[in-house]
Amino acid sequence: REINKDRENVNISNFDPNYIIYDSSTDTTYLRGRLLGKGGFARCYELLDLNTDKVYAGKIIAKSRIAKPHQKQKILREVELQKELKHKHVVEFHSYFEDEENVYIVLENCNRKSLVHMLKHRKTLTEPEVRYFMTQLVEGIRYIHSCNIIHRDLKLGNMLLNDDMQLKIADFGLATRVEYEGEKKMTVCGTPNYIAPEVLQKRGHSFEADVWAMGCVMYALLVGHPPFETATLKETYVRITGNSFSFPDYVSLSSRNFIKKCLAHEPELRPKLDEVLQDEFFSSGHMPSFLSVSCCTNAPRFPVYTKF
Ligand SMILES: CC[C@@H]1C(=O)N(C)c2cnc(-c3ccc[nH]3)nc2N1C1CCCC1
Repeated sequence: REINKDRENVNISNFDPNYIIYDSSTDTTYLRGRLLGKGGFARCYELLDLNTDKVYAGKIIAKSRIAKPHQKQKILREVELQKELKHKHVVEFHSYFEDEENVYIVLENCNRKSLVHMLKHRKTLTEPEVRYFMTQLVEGIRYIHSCNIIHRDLKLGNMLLNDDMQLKIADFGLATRVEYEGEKKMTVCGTPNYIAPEVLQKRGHSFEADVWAMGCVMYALLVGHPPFETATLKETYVRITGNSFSFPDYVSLSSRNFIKKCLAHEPELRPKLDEVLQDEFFSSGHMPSFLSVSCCTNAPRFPVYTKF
C-alpha cells in the first residue's frame, strides 16, 4: 500500500486491524486506534482513514445510549453547528455517519490533547504562554460568534492542541444559534463548567457568556485553578453570583485588569471581542510567535527584552 507522502508515515501498528469501521456514504474504511477518552455518551478513539492514511479523532456513540429522540436530536444539532464552522482555531468537522449499532462523528485529530493536560503537568503557565493561547482563543470565539453561534461551554478541556501547539476549540454539545439580533437565550440543556451569573440566574444570556468563560480560562491558566472554585458546587454558585474572586500576588496588573473586565457581573460591561486584542494585556508583554511541544511539560524561558 502506497504510504501517504504528504504526512509523516503513520505508525499503523497503533491501529487494531481487527476493528474495522466502514462509512458506506463515503466508501471510507477506518481502522480503530487507541481510546482517547470519554466525552458524554461517546467513547473517543483515534481513527485511521485507510484511503488517505490520515488520523482523525472519532466520537463513537452507541445507538442504544441515544434511544430517546431528544438525545439523538442533541447529537444532530451538535453536528449541524460543528459542520458549518471552518477556522484555524476551531476543531474541523470531517464526517458523520451511522451503522446498525453506532453513530460516528469524525473530527480533526489534536495530538497534544487539551489545556487540562498541559496545566496538570505545568501547574501554571507563564504570562507569554497565556498571551499566546488567549490570542488564539479570542480569534476562534470571534469567528464562532460571527457565525451567530454561542459555544456556552468554553473550558480548558475543550481547548485542544495539535502538534504545532495550535489551539482548537472543541465540543459544541452545549452550543446554540442566535436566531435574531438581541435574542436572549433562557436555558441551557446541560451544565456549563464556567457558567456565567446571567446563565445561573436564568436572566437571559447571549454571546457575553462566552466572554465570561474566557476570563475564567485565563485566570485558570495563570493561577492553576478556576476563579470561583470551592469545595462544593453550591458555594461556587454563591461566589459566582456574588462575583467574589481574588488574585495571588504574582499575577500582573494588566492580567488582573483584563480578567476583571471579562468577569464583570453585568454582561454588557464585559469587553466586546472585536476590542479585546487591543487590551493592554495583549500589547504589554512578550507574545511568542510559536510554542514548542516541550511547553506541555516544562516552562519555557523567553529571551528577556529590555525596553529602550
Ligand atoms: C474526539 C473528542 C474530542 C474532540 O472533540 N477532538 C476533536 C479531539 C481530537 N483529538 C483528540 C486527541 C487526544 C489525543 C490525541 N488526539 N481528542 C479529541 N477529543 C478528546 C477525546 C477524549 C476527550 C476529548
